[in-house]
Amino acid sequence: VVIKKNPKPYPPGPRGWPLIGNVLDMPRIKPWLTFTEWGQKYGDITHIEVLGRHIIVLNSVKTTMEMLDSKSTLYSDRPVLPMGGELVGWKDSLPFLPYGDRFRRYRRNFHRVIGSRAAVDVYNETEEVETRRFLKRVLAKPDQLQEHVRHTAGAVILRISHGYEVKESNDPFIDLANRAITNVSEATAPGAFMVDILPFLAKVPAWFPGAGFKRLAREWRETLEEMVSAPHKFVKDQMADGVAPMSFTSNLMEGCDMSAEEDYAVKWSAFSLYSGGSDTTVSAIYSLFLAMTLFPDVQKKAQAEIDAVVGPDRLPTFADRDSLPYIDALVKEVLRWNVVTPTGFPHCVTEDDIHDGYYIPKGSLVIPNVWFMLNNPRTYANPSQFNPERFLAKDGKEPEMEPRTVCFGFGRRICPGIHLADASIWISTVMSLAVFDISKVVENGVEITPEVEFLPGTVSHPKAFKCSIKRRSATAVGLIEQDANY
Ligand code: HEM
Repeated sequence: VVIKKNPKPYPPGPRGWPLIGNVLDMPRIKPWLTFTEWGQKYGDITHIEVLGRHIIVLNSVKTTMEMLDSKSTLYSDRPVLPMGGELVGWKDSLPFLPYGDRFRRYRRNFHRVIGSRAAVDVYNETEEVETRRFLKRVLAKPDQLQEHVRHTAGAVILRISHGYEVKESNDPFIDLANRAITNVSEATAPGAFMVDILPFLAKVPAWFPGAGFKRLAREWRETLEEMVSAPHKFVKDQMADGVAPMSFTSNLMEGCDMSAEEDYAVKWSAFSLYSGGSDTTVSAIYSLFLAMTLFPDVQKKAQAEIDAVVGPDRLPTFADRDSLPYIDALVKEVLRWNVVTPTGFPHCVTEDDIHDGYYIPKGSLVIPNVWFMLNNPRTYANPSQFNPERFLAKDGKEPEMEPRTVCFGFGRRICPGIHLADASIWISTVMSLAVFDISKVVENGVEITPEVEFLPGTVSHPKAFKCSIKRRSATAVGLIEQDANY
């Protein structure tokens, strides 16, 4: 037996127990706060070991860039998830896809269709139309804000991914997608399934006592496969009839004689727009409403800018974007204040590495503590304060770090939907503030102040809150309802 000696020490970290390592140290509630404490105690790179798996937590922008970006050939894999990835099948969607040829093919697809601001401009009209529908829904039923945000995010993505226009309620694809997405968070929750800890259980036959997870996996797999295939077939049928509107899928299929592998890649890339883009965008837009409820002065400034630039007679459009610097700063502050992915998406290391004199073994999971990077008091003055002005140059003072440097991830895995996300959040912000006043609700004469609480999860959402949403004026209602086609 050859016992391999570590070439260098592991990075520092909390000391584990024999056999189980740091299993008890692994935080389950707001892990980003525990990771921040580790950073303060042990430095920018922390190491723990949980049941034989090495986990590296990064707490600075500099180190994260040096590892995940500059050494991206080593640091771009994803962990294998026996339940959610293998058995249910999520490993074929881009956020979970292992590094390799198929990964590069999907990324090329994304790059071609939504890889730049100019490419995404093609979908501006879709964004505007769908956001106007959002305003209408909010006006009609303001107390169902969260549902409207979710429905609209799904509608925007399905229009762009498949040229599919969703129904106002009970849409089959939205229902299917919501089921698939709910299943994935259950299937990938750490520690929820024994098979994730003991992967050999995947080989146990489904009838075996205790193998109920296999039946569950089969059921979830069917939902997922239907969600991936049904919209794809919808586009193919439309293309055959010559009536397919432009979309991510039709754009990639147009005039191509596709191999089975290419067809598969288009189908799963298109679905990856939904899996990567719906829940994340929902979290950001919902937290915009939370911020506006809590910080009326910011809201007033934003509205004053819109009123001065756009005026009362029309809704803002993407054409106004460059003339609205305060709104731009507000969107940045939303992305910083509610960190949508507080602990990023984990990257996996494909080869042994030595970094800053520390040994990073092959297979390690690397977790960037994005939350701390966006709340580090050395980078952001009073980080807990919601203050868009930190992003505007003033009196010779440089703006603070652009949150997009870190909030969309790193290296070859950086969010490929960044321009689309940006467009969706921007247009929702500017159109909503043009026509609505958002404030605290008053119940029995008492003003209710929502708690600022972000729930745990890879994608973190603000805890559900109440707010009052009222039209700003009669003209505003006219604008929302202006066009019968919308
Ligand atoms: C507020 C909105 C969004 C945020 C904060 C966000 C953030 C992220 C982050 C942090 C990652 C992981 C990057 C890494 O591994 O280092 C990611 C990956 C991804 N995002 Fe986004 N995202 C958003 C919106 C979108 C949208 C609108 C789409 C698609 C239309 C999208 C599609 C994806 C996909 C497919 C991946 C996986 C990429 C890969 O693994 O190679 N995201 N996103």
